[in-house]
Amino acid sequence: MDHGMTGAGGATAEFILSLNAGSSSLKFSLYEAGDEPREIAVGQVESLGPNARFKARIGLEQVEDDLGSANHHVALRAILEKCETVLQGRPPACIGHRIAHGGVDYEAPQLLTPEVMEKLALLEPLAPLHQPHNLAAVRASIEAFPDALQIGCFDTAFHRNHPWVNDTFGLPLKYYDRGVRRYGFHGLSYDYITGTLARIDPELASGRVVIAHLGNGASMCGVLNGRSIASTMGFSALDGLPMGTRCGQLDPGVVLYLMDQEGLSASELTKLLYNESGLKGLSGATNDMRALEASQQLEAEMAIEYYTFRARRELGALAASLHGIDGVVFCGGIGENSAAIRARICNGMDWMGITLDARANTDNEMSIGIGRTKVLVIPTDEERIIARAASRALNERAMAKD
Ligand SMILES: Nc1ncnc2c1ncn2[C@@H]1O[C@H](COP(=O)(O)OP(=O)(O)O)[C@@H](O)[C@H]1O
Ligand SMILES: CC(=O)OP(=O)(O)O
Ligand SMILES: [Mg+2]
Repeated sequence: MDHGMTGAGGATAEFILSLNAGSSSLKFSLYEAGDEPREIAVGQVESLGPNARFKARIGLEQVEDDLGSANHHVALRAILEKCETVLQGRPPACIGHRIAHGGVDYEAPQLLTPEVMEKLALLEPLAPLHQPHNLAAVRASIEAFPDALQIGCFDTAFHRNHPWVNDTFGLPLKYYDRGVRRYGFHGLSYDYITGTLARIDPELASGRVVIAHLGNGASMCGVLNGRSIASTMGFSALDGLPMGTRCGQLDPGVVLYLMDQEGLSASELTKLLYNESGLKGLSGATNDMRALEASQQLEAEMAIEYYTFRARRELGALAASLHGIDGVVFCGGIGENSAAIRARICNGMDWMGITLDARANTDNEMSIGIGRTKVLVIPTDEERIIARAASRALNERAMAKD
């Protein structure tokens, strides 16, 4: 069968597998290694939970499958099985993993040694919807492919050098020194978007841009000349925008009240804030934006109204952090696909130069703004950022052997 693997590397090319465990999905891409890795399969297991679905393009084939009940572990097994048609017994030389939290230590991709894994496990409480799954995927990959390089790429790395005022909370300084900081997440996505922007619109890339990564998890990042200045996400992936099941910005007094007056324990609060809030909590129904948009329920409309209101508010705040704004980029599952949400976020923002071309927006075109502030929709590709790091790691290993 022709799987479209006719690249320069041919049958002897090394494979790279990128794994991106999100809160509602396990995304993957398979590449032939190279300066610019060549994608040969891409897909995801989406809607993890009781009704998970496998959707991928593997070589030239479109593959879809209902998996029934699937967690991240089951999803990884399904991905490896389905990719066997192109791997044909040749294991990937490198598996690159998205790791949500790299803490204060990791600004660059890391070889996932047992020591590094130990440090990353300590950060699990800071990203409970991601880090345990990210690390589980690493362990499962080591088991499946013991000879492959395993490297981790961190969501937090892109933000590591943002200004101190955006790195801190108004707490006694000793907590900052102990790592209680605003880290920011979705860095692989922001890295990909700023890189793409530098290629397609260098002038805008050197200016003041707010990138809105709106997926099941959601954040916005203020970027100046390609570098993170401020992020709506902080210490954990809870802060900022309301998300599929996460609350977003919350007065810490609410947490104290729920503990003191309603007797909620730390684990009950964790469940409430990470799993039962956001779009799901407000609508009382679902975290799936598609379902909310199709719903006739008042609560679904209220959830969308809160979501778009908070996004507009953060857009204004980030523009202030950047001392102005030259462009907005939408990405992530909602940002890339929902014209209605983009329109509602941008509604009334003409004063900031943000005016949408309704037709271009509805048609999901790349450039959808007609005001002085450019508005773009760019499909993000966190897996490619991981694959580039994996390719570099393979090159370094090859050079070390020479
Ligand atoms: N056509 C669409 N319209 C509205 N929302 C969409 C559409 N396609 C996907 N989404 C939403 O995108 C979200 C998932 O985004 P994604 O970036 O894939 O998530 P994750 O955070 O798991 O990586 C879900 O809320 C889903 O409902
Ligand atoms: C950090 C985060 O929220 O990631 P995701 O959007 O993939 O859930
Ligand atoms: Mg994601």
